[in-house]
Amino acid sequence: MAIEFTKYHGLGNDFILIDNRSSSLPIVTPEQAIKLCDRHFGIGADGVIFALPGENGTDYTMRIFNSDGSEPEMCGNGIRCLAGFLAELEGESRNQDSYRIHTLAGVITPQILPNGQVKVDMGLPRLLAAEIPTTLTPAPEKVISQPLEVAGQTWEVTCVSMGNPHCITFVEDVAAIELETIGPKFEHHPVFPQRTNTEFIQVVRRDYLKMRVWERGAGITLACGTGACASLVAGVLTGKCDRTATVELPGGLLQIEWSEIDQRVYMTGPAERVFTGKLSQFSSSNP
Ligand SMILES: N[C@@H](CCC[C@H](N)C(=O)O)C(=O)O
Repeated sequence: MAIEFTKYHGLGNDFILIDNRSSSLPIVTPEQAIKLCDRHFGIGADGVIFALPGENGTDYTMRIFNSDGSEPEMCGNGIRCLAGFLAELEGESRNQDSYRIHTLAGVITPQILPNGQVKVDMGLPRLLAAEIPTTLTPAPEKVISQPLEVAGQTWEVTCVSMGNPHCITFVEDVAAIELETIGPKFEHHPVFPQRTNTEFIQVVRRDYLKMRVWERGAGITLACGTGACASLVAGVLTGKCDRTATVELPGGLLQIEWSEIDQRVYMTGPAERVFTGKLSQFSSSNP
């Protein structure tokens, strides 16, 4: 059986998108996803995203496998790409510019703007230790500016869940961080029972942050949407930034707002289609 795919990226955070609307189970296994994401022996991507039928009254369901085959609850750049992919799949019959998407992090709503950018209602940030989850602070406390020993150094970290876990550290200079060495040590630190995404943030101005990220299950990526949202929330909680800011990532810029009105986080950024292809002689997990 041949499986068609479309490659998209959001600021260089790249994904293989698969039309999975005729089945409620992903047609690719986590093991197959690892192979497809391989940049030398596969297509190359940070993850594989499936467009599945909606659940609980939503328009569609998104599931995603990281490049290591693990399944995260949410992906910010990925859901913008999914919105572009769904618009493409619906073609002439498309009668809406926003979609209610069921994810493991709840219902998330991306909206395609007239300029082609996608604005996403990312929902409410979760701040309690048990919601991250982390054992760093006893539940039900929030984890704000807490010391954490990693690689023989004490880091001051703030933890935020956007459905998936994020551990944020504010630093003087993001370029000086040895991400490849320190990233995995944060990801696998015993205080994070479900591992963690790790963001290093340099506050350039109260409305402009520079970010580098080590993603759980994917390593260094050029951008992380949930990470940018979590970092802005961490910046507000620690008094370092405004509720609306531009986040500069190696792959480009995201606009993030933590609304004072509804307390939800909004993310705006691009979703770019790269190419389509066909996986021939591919044995589907769910024929
Ligand atoms: N790149 C994503 C996040 C993808 C999931 C992450 N690796 C995890 O395991 O939580 C984004 O843009 O949010």
